Parts: sequence; C-alpha cells; structure tokens
Amino acid sequence: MQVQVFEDYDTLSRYAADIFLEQIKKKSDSVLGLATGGTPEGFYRHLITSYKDQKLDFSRLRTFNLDEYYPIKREHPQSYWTFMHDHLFAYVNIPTSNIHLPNGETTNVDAECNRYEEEIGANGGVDIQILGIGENGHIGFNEPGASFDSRTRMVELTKNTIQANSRYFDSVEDVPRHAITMGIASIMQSKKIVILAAGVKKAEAVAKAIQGEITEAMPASILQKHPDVIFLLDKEAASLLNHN
Ligand SMILES: O=P(O)(O)OC[C@H]1O[C@](O)(CO)[C@@H](O)[C@@H]1O
Repeated sequence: MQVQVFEDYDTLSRYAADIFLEQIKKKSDSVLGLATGGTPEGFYRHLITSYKDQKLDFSRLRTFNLDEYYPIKREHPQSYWTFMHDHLFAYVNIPTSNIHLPNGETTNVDAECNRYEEEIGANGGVDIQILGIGENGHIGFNEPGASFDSRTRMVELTKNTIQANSRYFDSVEDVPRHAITMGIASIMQSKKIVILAAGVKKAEAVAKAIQGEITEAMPASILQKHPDVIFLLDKEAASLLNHN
C-alpha cells in the first residue's frame, strides 16, 4: 500500500487525475470505476481540464459507478447519475452507452444487482477505481459490518451516512434510506485503486483504514490486502497517522 500526503486539496486532486491519465495512456479503452461525494469533485475538474487541453480522450473509455441511492429517479437533482453528469459526463466526449450506474428506479433490485456485476465482468473488470471514504470508514455504500465477501446489492444507510449526506438535500428526511452499491469483494477486484481523503473529519477513518486492524467494522481496512492501492491524503486527513 502506498500513502501520499499533499499540502492541499487541489494538488491531491491533480495527482489523482494524473494517475488516471497514465492508465488511459496505456489503455485507451480502460474501464474506470467512479465515485461520487464531495471529495472527488476536484479530481473530476482536473479530468475535464485534461480533456479540454486535448490530453484525454473519453471516446473509448467505459465507466462504472460504485453506487446509487435507492429508490431515486435518474433525473433527481441528488441522484448519483445527475452528480456524474454535472461533474464529468456533460463536459467530455464519453458515449452515453459507455456509462454505467446502478439503476435506482428498478423494480427488481436483485436482477439489477446481478446485471450490474455481470456487466462489469463482461467489460473485463475495472482497471482503475477512484474511491472516497466515509467518516465511518465506508467505501461505496458498504457501511461498517458489511461482509468482505459482499457483491453488488441493496443496503440500508446508517444514521451517520444519512446525516453526512443530508447537506445535499433539503432536509435529512429527504435522504433515501437505501442504496445499491458494489460490494466490498467487487471493489477489491479492481486492478488498481486510488483512494482520496481530505479534511480532519476523515482523519480517524483514514488512520484506522491504513494502520488499524483489518475488520469488517472498518470497511476501508480491507484495502490493506489489495496489491495495488494508493491513498492520497491532505494534511488534515493524514493528521492521525502514526509515523513511528
Ligand atoms: O467525499 P464525501 O462527500 O465526504 O463522501 C465520502 C463517501 O461518502 C459517499 O458519498 C457515500 O455516502 C461516498 O460515495 C463517498 O466515498
């Protein structure tokens, strides 16, 4: 596992985008695993800048997002589908057919989860995955206690996550109580993982994920077992790491 600490959020975000650029240079039809949340917004801004500077071509890339609220309409302002369009897809030349997110409108959740896993497999698996980390250590919407063997499925959000995400909704009551998320085993199958954390609110989860016990109580701790993972942190998020 590699860990890099940056002076500020923008430098961290640019570094993450550069890792993706390297991957795409090597394989122009890479399968990108994408994430939502506040943390990757800077990363997406840098990808868009690289596209505008003609350093990046999205036409052959395929993307799979980690998760989507359930139930939620695709066009809902807070759906992850809308997030991805507003923060990336609307600004780059990715064909709509190459974009994949779990369908938050499905009436058959189990079939949707199986379809999503199969589609990732049919595309050869994720080459490079961007991840954020929840204040409680969640990755995707795999909350503490989620099985390390979990695959794409519907999950119930914890109070902590509903509260943290309520900043994007009119009120806490409006936050969906469920989501469809790639499982921990699905995430671990990605060939390379880049995980971002910024701000002091993430410091405890980051320290436990990197230096703590590997336990299902701290979902991100499983990353210690991944053969190619890099944590990109700002100083605040790194502030509880033990340097001995
Ligand atoms: O980057 P943020 O907004 O702090 O979110 C952290 C994590 O929480 C989620 O938004 C889900 O609650 C994840 O998608 C994200 O990785």
